Amino acid sequence: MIQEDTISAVTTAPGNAAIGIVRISGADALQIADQMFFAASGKKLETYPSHTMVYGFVRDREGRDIDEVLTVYMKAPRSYTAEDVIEIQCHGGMQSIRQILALTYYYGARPAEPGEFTKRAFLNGRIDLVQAESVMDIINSKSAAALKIAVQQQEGFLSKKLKEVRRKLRDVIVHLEAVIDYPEEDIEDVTYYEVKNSISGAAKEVAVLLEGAHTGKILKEGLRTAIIGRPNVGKSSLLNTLLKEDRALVSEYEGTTRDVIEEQLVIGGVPVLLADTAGIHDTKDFVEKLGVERSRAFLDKAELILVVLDGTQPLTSDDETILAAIKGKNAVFVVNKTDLAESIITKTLAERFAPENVIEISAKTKEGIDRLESWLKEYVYGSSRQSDEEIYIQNERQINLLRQAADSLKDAVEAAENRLPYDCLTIDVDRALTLMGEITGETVRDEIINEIFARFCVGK
Ligand SMILES: Nc1nc2c(c(=O)[nH]1)N(C=O)[C@@H](CNc1ccc(C(=O)N[C@@H](CCC(=O)O)C(=O)O)cc1)CN2
Ligand SMILES: Nc1nc2c(ncn2[C@@H]2O[C@H](COP(=O)(O)OP(=O)(O)OP(=O)(O)O)[C@@H](O)[C@H]2O)c(=O)[nH]1
Ligand SMILES: [Mg+2]
Repeated sequence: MIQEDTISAVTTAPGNAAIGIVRISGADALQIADQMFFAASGKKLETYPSHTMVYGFVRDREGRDIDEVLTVYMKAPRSYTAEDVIEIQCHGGMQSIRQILALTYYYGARPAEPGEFTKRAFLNGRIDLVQAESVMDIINSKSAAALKIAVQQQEGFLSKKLKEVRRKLRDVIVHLEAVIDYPEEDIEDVTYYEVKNSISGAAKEVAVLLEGAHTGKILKEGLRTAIIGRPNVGKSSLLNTLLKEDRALVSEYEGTTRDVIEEQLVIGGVPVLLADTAGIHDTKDFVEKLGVERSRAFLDKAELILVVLDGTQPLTSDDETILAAIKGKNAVFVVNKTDLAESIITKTLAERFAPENVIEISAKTKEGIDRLESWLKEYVYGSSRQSDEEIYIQNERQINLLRQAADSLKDAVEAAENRLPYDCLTIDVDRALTLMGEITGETVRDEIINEIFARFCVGK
């Protein structure tokens, strides 16, 4: 499906920079470049091997030099878009880039839409939709771990997995269709048994992918975490210790923190959106009360709560109020100030909650911070799943489709168990196949494709 027109765009960020790149893609790319780029050697671009950098000048319509550049010609189909691609690398000033871009338009290119280069790579079959979406994930990666996942997906790990599962499901359908056409009652038992096993196997692989999605989303977006506790237990001290800087005010007076302080940081490789909040307690002070309301709002919207408690003191009624408020939320109980005295509440907390979720620390001496880091890593990755082969889907669209596919497979397994007619099974399995095909783009509608690429940046 070769696209008709030739497109061009600036692929580098706007603003003054060392180098700027103008990219042209399409059947006319070479002819357009030939009219504006002149190699110092005097030779034409196409006389060089594909992917060679060629030194020369871009000249305007009157033959005046616009800029000294390096140009690369990447011959179809061995290029990013699988079309003829030209990249002109000029000096990174706005004038040079703009004039060169304008010249490409003059000689017949049209402005590329957002994501159109990658869209062409997809439409031309060089990459699938998962790989295309991962391009934006690479650009937007907030942590090394998120980048690693995105690159892994760019390289096709998830696509390969989905392909495998889809092949198995297609085999199931072929099998079912054969027995629908040539029913043999004496092998019915075998058929239901085999088909159920195959579908369950596929469902399990989908379930593993969905488990990884929780990790993937955290690594992509950051784990929304709130530090919650009554006044003076050391919440702000903990924030500062984790940040390794004196970000929040710390004092021996209760109610030091009045407003929520939000910071982004990476803890043990996990990107975290960390909020230090005002101490929650009963107060008459009007402003403090507002702060407490904010703390509660953050408690509600956080995925994870770090409940900070003072290990040198018995649990107070304020502590109890907080412990009640976090019911049903993911929480880790951080017993602080263990440098002062042995904690007198750890045992109680371990009995009331899971002992592995109670961690003794000293925000002051940093003792125990490593345990908090390990806890967090385990929360994000799960205890057994930190291998390099693990696939972590980070993309909301893909996760939604996969969830629906999982539901269909569950229906199919149930249908097999209940020995429903074969074509009921086929319908469920087929639906799962279509949904998974939408993830990779094999069965996706044009509107969805357009929507996806419209979120890209121009030049990508
Ligand atoms: N200058 C430049 N740098 C860049 C890009 C680019 O387009 N231009 N990329 C853009 O995002 C990324 C690299 N991604 C790329 C992916 C595929 C192909 C490509 O030409 N693939 C062909 C040929 C492979 C080969 O020679 O073996 C292919 O897959 O058929 C190029 C870049 C990052 N750096
Ligand atoms: N010895 C010791 N003191 C600590 C530790 N953590 C905090 N503190 C002290 O406890 C007091 C309160 O610390 P903050 O971090 O301001 O407490 P907070 O929970 O943010 O308090 P509010 O903002 O008022 O809710 C300060 O005097 C800190 O120096 C610790 O681990 N050991
Ligand atoms: Mg504070």
